[in-house]
Amino acid sequence: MSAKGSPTGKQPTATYDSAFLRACRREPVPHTPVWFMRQAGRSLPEYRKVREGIPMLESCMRPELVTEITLQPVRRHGVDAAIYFSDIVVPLKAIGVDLDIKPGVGPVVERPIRTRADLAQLRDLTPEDVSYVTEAIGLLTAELGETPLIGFAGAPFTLASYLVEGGPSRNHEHTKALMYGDPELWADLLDRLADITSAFLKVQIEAGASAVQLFDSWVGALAPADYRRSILPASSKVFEAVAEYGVPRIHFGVGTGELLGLLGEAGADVVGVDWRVPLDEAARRVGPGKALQGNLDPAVLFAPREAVEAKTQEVLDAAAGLAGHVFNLGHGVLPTTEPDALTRLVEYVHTRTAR
Ligand SMILES: Cc1c2[nH]c(c1CCC(=O)O)Cc1[nH]c(c(CCC(=O)O)c1C)Cc1[nH]c(c(CCC(=O)O)c1C)Cc1[nH]c(c(C)c1CCC(=O)O)C2
Repeated sequence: MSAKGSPTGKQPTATYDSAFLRACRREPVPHTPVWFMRQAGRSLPEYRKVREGIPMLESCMRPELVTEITLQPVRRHGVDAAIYFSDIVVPLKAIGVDLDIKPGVGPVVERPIRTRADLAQLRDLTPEDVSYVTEAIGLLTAELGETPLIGFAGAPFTLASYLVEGGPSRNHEHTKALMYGDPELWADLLDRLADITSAFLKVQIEAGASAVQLFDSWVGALAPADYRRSILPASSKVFEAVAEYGVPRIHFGVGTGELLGLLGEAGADVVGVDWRVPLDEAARRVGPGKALQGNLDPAVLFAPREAVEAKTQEVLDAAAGLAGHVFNLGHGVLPTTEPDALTRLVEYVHTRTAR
């Protein structure tokens, strides 16, 4: 395997030495690197234009379109990393799960998974199922030059939540009913999702992704003891499965203040933090040896420029003592965010942290 944490292989040396990858490895950086979750998407007029009339899932399967959309925020904002344009449900769609992404709603699953028989909907993912991903990443890495590409996948719990609920959910009641009511079926479901997720991340790394992020967006709905018992084994399996490549592994969830230590323990190199816990406190909770990513509240970008700068400076001050900090929002860019506010934010962080 070529990319095993060495500056050679698929990854050009300049990419390996980029501020983003150096920060993930907790090495000294020329400036704090910045990227934004959901940096590609509805906040950008150029995104809305190229997506016109093309359903979300279809857009994820067109390599040229994926390449263009992924590059848009890199060109416009000068962020330090690109994130592959896709969605967490793409690998599920690719193995034949009957689902769609409804505009303004999110992923909707035709036949929710609630019994052992329903598990038959989930077969293993092969690289051929997602050949468009390999193709798109080939195009992308050629265009990106030294800017690293982040691959991603949904974590077993967050994927299970969509599959069991049948769509977005506030309380995750069916998901928790299954988790508490049939621990064996639950473990089998998460294990199967861990294998699908691992295979999907491997495809992206093999194609040239320089880092991966596992999105466990909704896992903050769980208490630590339940996380440890019912989620951690599956998420650990995913991190373990991609360990051999040596690319940084980022782990992120929303509302995970009480879970930060466990998110690291699951096997992440970088722990993503939402805006509810300051980064110095997050570092104490995560413990030594891990980089942190975050954590400006995405809603702050709707405030006047001076307020954005003051809140950004608070994040930078809290991160000042950390060996590895990747600046990001505490969750995804909100669709009505003013794009210029994001460009200014990148400039501010770069300027203020230039070493
Ligand atoms: C929970 C989750 C989903 N998808 C994703 C997550 C984890 C990240 C998070 O916590 O936000 C991951 C995701 N989805 C998308 C990306 C793009 C890459 C990037 O960050 O720039 C990423 C990283 C594109 C998308 N995924 C989706 C859109 C919007 C659809 C569109 O533009 O038409 C985009 C750009 C659809 C989607 N897909 C999902 C939701 C909640 C939605 C939004 C529904 C809506 O408000 O319309 C499920």
